[in-house]
Amino acid sequence: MSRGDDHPAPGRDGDGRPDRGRDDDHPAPGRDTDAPPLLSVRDLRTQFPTAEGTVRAVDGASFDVYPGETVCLVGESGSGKTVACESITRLVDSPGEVVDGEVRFDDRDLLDRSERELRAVRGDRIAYVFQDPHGSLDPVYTVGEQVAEAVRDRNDVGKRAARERAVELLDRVGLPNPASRADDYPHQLSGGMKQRVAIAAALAGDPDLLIADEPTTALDVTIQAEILDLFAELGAEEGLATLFVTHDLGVVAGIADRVVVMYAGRVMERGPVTRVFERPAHPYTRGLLDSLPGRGGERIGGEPPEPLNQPAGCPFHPRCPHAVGECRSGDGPPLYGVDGGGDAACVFHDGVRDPTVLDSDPESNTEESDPDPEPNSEAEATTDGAPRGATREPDASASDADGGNR
Ligand SMILES: Nc1ncnc2c1ncn2[C@@H]1O[C@H](COP(=O)(O)OP(=O)(O)OP(=O)(O)O)[C@@H](O)[C@H]1O
Ligand code: NI
Repeated sequence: MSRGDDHPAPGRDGDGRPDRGRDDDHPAPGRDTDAPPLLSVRDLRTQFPTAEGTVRAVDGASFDVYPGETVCLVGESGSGKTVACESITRLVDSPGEVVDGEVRFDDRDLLDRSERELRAVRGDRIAYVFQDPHGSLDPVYTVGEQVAEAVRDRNDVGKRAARERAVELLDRVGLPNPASRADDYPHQLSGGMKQRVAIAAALAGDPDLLIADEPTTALDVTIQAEILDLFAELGAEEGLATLFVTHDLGVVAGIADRVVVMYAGRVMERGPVTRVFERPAHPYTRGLLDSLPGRGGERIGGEPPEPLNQPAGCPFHPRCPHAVGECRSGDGPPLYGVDGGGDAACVFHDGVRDPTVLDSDPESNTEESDPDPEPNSEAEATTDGAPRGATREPDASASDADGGNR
């Protein structure tokens, strides 16, 4: 454990620069650029005390979601995506606790709200859809009853009106023959249909923000694509903002307006999806993109750090082929603005160093853990991150987004 628990990590992740009240990203195309963010997460820290020490599951993350946009939270397993989502409405399992930060929603800090107030926000303004549709439905009630129940929880309506609204919602999410299917029990429906029902229940309170945590991961590949289409449709037609968790960058290419890349509880990079795919500014993002099928690259070598044994400096440095001395100490780099929108927590972000260093500087590659000993070779340029400024092909992965990458 090289990072002590009392380590305040000042200046990281937006703290160290003037707070402009937004996460510095350029707006997604078509978004109302004047609208304030719907959700604004600032320097969020969520920890789990354990017998062995404190797990810093989310360690100073900041990001925004604007009205009507889809923001994808990506990163390898254990990077803190789920805990970050749960922290937004303080759903984190005990003994986990949000220890610091701000979660502004409608310009009020949700972290200051009472549990009772939060319950009203949850489901009503902010709804969740989880990975396992089966777990979110009760086996002993029909799906119509469950969606109607969600409607009644959040609206002052009678039973009959709730049932009618439930059937409308089931229709809205693409359940075939919703009026008769409403009388089915969950076990009578396929996984994809159950996920549609869970989404219908989430829509019952007419939320402004949907938080979807790997909502397609448990589904068959073809069904995943259908559910992703449904999310895209809900965003476009209902103006619903979505915070969408996935570790599948193919999915991101298909649905995101903006991307937030997490690693070891921190934000490594944020930005508009096209910029991030075309010119990833963080070696971690680049590694994730290169490991997409069809990119010809390889999986990032090594493993994410142990939760209780985070390295000093940039948490990615032990796996980073470009790490230099300053990456290995201190609190890790703050987020630096990147041309084309967004920012990256890397000393080699655009503009600070010669960007070609990422692909050609042999001095940056002297560490013994370097997985690519030939930094200047031609092969390096194609397998270890495209040269800076080279155009990547988000479309290639977008077409894979419908399930080819799982
Ligand atoms: N109840 C808990 N007690 C201790 N540590 C926990 C607990 N829940 C989560 N963590 C830790 O918090 C960190 C973040 O976990 P989280 O589930 O948010 O990751 P994730 O990015 O959602 O991963 P995945 O892609 O596997 O869902 C991990 O190191 C995990 O071990
Ligand atoms: Ni998760």
